[in-house]
Amino acid sequence: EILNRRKAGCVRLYKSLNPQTAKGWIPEMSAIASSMLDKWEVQGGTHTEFEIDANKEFQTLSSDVISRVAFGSSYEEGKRVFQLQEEQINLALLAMRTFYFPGFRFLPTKKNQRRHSLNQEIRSSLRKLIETNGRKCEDSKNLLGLMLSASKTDNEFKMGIEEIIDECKTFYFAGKETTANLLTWATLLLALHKEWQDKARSEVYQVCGKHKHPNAENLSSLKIVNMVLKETLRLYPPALFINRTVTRDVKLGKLDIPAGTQLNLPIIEIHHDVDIWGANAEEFDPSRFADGKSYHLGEYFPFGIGPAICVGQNLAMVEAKLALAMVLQRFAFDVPPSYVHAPMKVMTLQPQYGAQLLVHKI
Ligand code: HEM
Repeated sequence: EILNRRKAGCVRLYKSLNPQTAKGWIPEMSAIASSMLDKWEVQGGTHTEFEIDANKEFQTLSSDVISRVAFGSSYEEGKRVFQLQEEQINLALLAMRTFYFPGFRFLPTKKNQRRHSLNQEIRSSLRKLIETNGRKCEDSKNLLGLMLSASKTDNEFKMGIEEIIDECKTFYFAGKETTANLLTWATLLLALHKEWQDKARSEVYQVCGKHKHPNAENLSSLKIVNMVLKETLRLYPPALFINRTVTRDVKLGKLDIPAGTQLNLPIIEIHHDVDIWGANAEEFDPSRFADGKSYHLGEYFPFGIGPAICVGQNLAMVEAKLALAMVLQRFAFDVPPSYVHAPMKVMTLQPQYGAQLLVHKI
């Protein structure tokens, strides 16, 4: 029952998070991106070129975007939730790297107690945030508003406050890390492949000019920027794999899979498979996505497949396209000598030693 309610809730959110709604958030997103770029300029001062850690910058950007468009709040208000979730992730990663003893997680060890208190604190921070912003969100089209309106319906899919808190936790977690990683790897790839950086910048100048921000009307004309993002999602998919539990015995091709089997769909391995992508599967080549070319869902699925497909994919793509176009308009970037290319498979695909970029104001 819970799963059905959740699925119905997600389908509703997915429908309301269509490209049109995501485009409606462009003015807020471009204000956030613009203030990030203003800070880069201040940081650079009188220097012609200077270093930034792209991953850190884009984490702040995507946190701010998710706070504003999902909850109508500011990054500062949601900051505590992000900090607590980061600690939670670190504890989860630690647990993944140690032996698993059934039942151990119920023992009152220091770490288990901290896990419990983190969960409580996140829930209470979100409860407060919902109380503060809920009223002003009720009539708006942001995610909190949509969920609050679902809490008022009288049908079987009515959402309770605890369920809304659960969804908010997912949005905070799913909305920040993934989009930041996409932008990080996209800028690094463009720094390594200057010919694509030049092509993408020329397109942005042609479509938007040198000073005007992209808008809802011209964003879809940024074809090269889109191709770059799609190829980045192929080579460096932020979500490395998805898991499914088989609920009934099924025959899949030649395989008989019994109910209860855990399936792991390794997105990253499939995206690098030479049988699908050819001998140059490891190479960055955005032209694979030229002229709107699409691939079979079993070959390319950075946002997952099926009923649990990413609810935020339109939001993520609009945000990434907008931010990348705005960066290209104002800055050129190179890879500095201090950069070490070390993609690390953690929960998402992260740059182990940071993602330093040498940026030059244009
Ligand atoms: C580049 C950015 C993103 C990537 C690559 C990505 C990837 C994914 C993937 C692969 C899944 C499927 C998980 C599964 O099938 O088990 C997923 C689910 C989900 N994503 Fe994203 N995501 C991104 C951005 C976002 C954003 C910005 C949001 C928030 C608005 C979001 C919210 C969600 C939610 C709520 C689900 C769970 C859907 C459900 O359980 O039905 N994602 N995402």
